Amino acid sequence: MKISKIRTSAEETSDALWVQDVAFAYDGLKVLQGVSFRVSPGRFTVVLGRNGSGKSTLFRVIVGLLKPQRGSIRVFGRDLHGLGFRDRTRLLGFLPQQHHAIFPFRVRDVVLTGRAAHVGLIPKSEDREAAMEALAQLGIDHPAEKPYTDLSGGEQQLVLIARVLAQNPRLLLLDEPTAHLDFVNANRLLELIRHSLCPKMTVVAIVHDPNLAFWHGDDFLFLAEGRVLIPDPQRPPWSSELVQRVYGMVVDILPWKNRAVVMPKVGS
Ligand SMILES: Nc1ncnc2c1ncn2[C@@H]1O[C@H](COP(=O)(O)OP(=O)(O)OP(=O)(O)O)[C@@H](O)[C@H]1O
Repeated sequence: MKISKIRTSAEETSDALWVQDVAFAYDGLKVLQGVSFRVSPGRFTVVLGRNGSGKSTLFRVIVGLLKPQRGSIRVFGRDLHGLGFRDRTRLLGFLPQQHHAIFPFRVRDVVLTGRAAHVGLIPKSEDREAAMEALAQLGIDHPAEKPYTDLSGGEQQLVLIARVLAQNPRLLLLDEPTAHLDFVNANRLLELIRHSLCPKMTVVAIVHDPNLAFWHGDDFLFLAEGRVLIPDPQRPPWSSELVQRVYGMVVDILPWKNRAVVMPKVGS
C-alpha cells in the first residue's frame, strides 16, 4: 500500500501549520519519530490513531507545552517559539484533553477568559459579546450566570470549546472535542466546525470515532507507532487497508454518500 508523506518545504509559508521532522520522547520513551505534515488554511483536519499513539503529545508539542528533541514547527509561516503571548494567542488556540475545574466561576466568565489576548485590563463590551456569541454558537442554553462547576461533563466540554472559540485564533487545535458529548452535540459541533468556523478558521481536531471523523472531516492524518500516515490522495482516506493498519482491526467499510461507514467485522 502506498502511503504518501505530505510534501514539506521550509520556503512554503502558505500553510496554516507546517510540521517538519519532529521527534519527541518522554524519558527515553519515543513517542514521535520524524513527524512531518502540513495543514492547509481554512480546512478541517482530523487526527486519528489508537490510544497512546502520541496524538495529545503531538498537539502539546505544536502549542509549545512540550519541547521537541528535533524538528521545526511553523504556524502561518511563523516560528511559534519566537512569538510573544499576544501574537501567539491570536494565532493559535488549544483545547486540551483534560481540564480540572476547581473554582465555581460563572460560565460566562470562563468563556471570557478566552478573550485574554484581546482584553486590556478590563473586558470591553465587544469581548462580552464575543463570549456570548461563542456560547450561542454551541447552543448552550443554560444560564451563563450558572457556576461552571455545576454543569455536567458534556456541558463543561461545550463551555471550554466556547472559550477557545471566543479567543478567535487563526488556527484551532482541539484535543478530543467530542469527549463527553452526546450523539447530537458531537455531530452539531463537528458540523459547526466544518461549515461555520472553516474556512475563516483552520481547525485540527483529534477524534476517536472514525465514523464521526470521516463524515465531517476535510483532511485526515493518522498516527501510528510514532509516525504520521497520510492517506494516498488517489484513494479515499477510509480505505479498509489504511484503517486496519492504523487500528490493527479488521473492518468492513460501507460506502455512503461519497463518504463511508466503518464497521468492526463481526466475529473478527
Ligand atoms: N507526561 C508523560 N510522561 C511520560 N509518558 C507519557 C506522558 N504523557 C503521555 N505519555 C506516554 O506517551 C504515549 C503517548 O501518549 P499520548 O497521550 O500522546 O497518546 P494519545 O494518542 O493522545 O492517547 P489517547 O488517545 O489515549 O488520548 C503513551 O505511551 C503515554 O503513556
